[in-house]
Amino acid sequence: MKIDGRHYRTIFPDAGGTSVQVIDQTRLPFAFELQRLATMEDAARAIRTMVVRGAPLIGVTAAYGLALAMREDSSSEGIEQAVATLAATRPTAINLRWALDRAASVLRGVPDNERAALAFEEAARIADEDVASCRSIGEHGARILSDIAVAKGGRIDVLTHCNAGWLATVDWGTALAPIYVAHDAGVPVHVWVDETRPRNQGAALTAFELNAHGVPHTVIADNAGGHLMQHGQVDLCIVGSDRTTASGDVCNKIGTYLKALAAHDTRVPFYAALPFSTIDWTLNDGVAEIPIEERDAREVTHLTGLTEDGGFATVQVVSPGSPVANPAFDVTPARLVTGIITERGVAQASPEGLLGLYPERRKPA
Ligand SMILES: CSC[C@H]1O[C@H](OP(=O)(O)O)[C@H](O)[C@@H]1O
Repeated sequence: MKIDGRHYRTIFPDAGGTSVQVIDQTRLPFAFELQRLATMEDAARAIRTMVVRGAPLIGVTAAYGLALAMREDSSSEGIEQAVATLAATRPTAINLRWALDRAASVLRGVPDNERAALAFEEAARIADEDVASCRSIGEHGARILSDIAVAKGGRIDVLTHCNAGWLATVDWGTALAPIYVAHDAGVPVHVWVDETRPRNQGAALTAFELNAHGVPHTVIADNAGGHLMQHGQVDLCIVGSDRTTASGDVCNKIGTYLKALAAHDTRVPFYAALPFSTIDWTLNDGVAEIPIEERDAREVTHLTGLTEDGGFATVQVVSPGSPVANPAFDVTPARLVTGIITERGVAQASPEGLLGLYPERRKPA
């Protein structure tokens, strides 16, 4: 999407095609900085430290990380070592493993000296497919928003959690893609933006995106969403996903489950938007089976922001010495999900609903 009128993707190869540039999302919204990834370790570090984040984007970054690794060691051992290192960076988003498996499968059957170029080509294909998938999610989801706005006879108020915008993908986003498409088509849309503690991806990244695109929005404390739903101020919720099971359970940023509970209690439709690469067809019970990343306590105990004089500062916000837990995701059971918006259309959050969109995944009788 655009920043100061200039179009960007979140990740793109350098002119020489031997390294990649990413937007450093740890510096947003107060500074726009690009970071060059020249080695596999650069890519792994960028994922670990959330310079890049968001399920589809970390998958594409991992694919480019494998390509960078092939420039260093294109042996079969080099492939396996790079896959193992990159796969270990973050455990929850299935896109990471999906992209690595796809890219590695292309490399194993070719001569070593062809692997680097082929790996860069495959990473670029995955990136381009992500853009097309997210654009399509936007089209399918925008119809839902438009129908609600017409039925309501006015502005539609959408609540979203964390950042599932173009910064979480290569372009367009997942949960925000329908909002961009509807807004650009003239549908009156307003977005309630959950700040999303502890890393504030909503307050920092979703707000940054919506500001840049001119979409009306209001940043709220995470705990305000249920109250707004009780008072009829939310017409629907749309969130992203880091891993969705074959049964329609949706794993997403911590706090999503609580929003889904409030939406269920107040009869507010609750949608998850995600591309095919986020569906884990091997799992059915998301609560029991999806690995939940536990991140550093410092993400909870400290906050980094802009000082009054325009500098960056980090402050402690938790009583010194108190133990901290920091699970980064939770799982919303399919029974709380109204529908799943994909690049192929909108499905019920159920095995049959998803198989209806992806019949090739149906197991032979
Ligand atoms: C389109 S996937 C976005 C998804 O990823 C975020 O997690 P993180 O910022 O930790 O990578 C969050 O769960 C978003 O919904």
